Amino acid sequence: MMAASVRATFRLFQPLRPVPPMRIPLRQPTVPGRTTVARTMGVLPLPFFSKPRDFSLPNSSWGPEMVRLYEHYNSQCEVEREGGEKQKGPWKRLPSYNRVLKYATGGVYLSKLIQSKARLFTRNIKEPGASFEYVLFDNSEEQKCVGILQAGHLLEGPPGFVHGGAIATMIDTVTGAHATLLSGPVMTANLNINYRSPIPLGSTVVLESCLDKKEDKKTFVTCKVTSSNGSKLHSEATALFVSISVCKILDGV
Ligand SMILES: CCCCC/C=C\C/C=C\C/C=C\C/C=C\CCCC(=O)SCCNC(=O)CCNC(=O)[C@H](O)C(C)(C)COP(=O)(O)OP(=O)(O)OC[C@H]1O[C@@H](n2cnc3c(N)ncnc32)[C@H](O)[C@@H]1OP(=O)(O)O
Repeated sequence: MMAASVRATFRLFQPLRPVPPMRIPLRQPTVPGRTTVARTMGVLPLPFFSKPRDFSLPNSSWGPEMVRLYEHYNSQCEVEREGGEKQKGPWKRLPSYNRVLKYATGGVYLSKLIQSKARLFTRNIKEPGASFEYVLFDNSEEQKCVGILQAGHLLEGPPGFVHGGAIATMIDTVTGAHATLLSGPVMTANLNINYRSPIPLGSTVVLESCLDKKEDKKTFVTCKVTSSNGSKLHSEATALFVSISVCKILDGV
């Protein structure tokens, strides 16, 4: 029972795994005064198109740099061949939701209260633009994952700059999603960060996760956080993810 519930939960995290596909054109995002376009994303699993709202689409809080970078990668999610035929591009946008447990069926491992109140840490502030505004894109061919982050006013650490824990959270999010795509279910075993220059609050930065190596259960990735035009290095990190058997962990075996 418990294992079935976790399996159901985990399926929601697996945007690139072979579950029943469905081709759906995305809604046009409504960004007042802007001409942002979310293109047809190609094949994604059914759970992503049921009830949850996707928070990684443009909203009115996104500034010009956030929108520019989103459009840069989004335009490469689908490419047009000669003759006008569309096909999958090198990048894939990863949808993101603010809760997952709600959509898990059955299970006794968490109380109903916790199941109903659980929220993804990076998506739990309702006000658009106040905390983490981000979108992830994956390039499986290049074994790279990119996160574009606009850091809101609730992420302050030193006056006027982003809190180091918030930066670590985003590095963990981008590298964790990347490792999951590369290796299936994983947990962060080690995260090592060098903070090189502070990130101004409200600015947009790019996080680039690259596969370093895979060894049995271990997936090693590196991550760089740079300013939106790439001219300034803010942080660099290495991370180790260890593959887990979700059922084994929750069954306490
Ligand atoms: C309910 C589970 C759900 C899991 C969901 C996971 C991911 C989320 C899904 C989708 C992703 C989407 C978005 C991503 C967003 C955020 C990502 C956040 C991820 C996290 O925020 S996650 C929370 C923080 N994370 C923990 O809370 C981990 C606590 N920890 C443990 O749960 C265990 O510690 C574990 C599982 C890590 C390993 O345990 P284990 O028993 O499976 O493996 P074992 O110990 O045998 O190690 C095997 C080999 O790794 C080497 N090794 C192990 N640890 C090492 C270390 N620290 N440094 C260097 N090497 C290490 C050993 O030396 C050995 O190496 P060798 O084989 O060469 O001997």
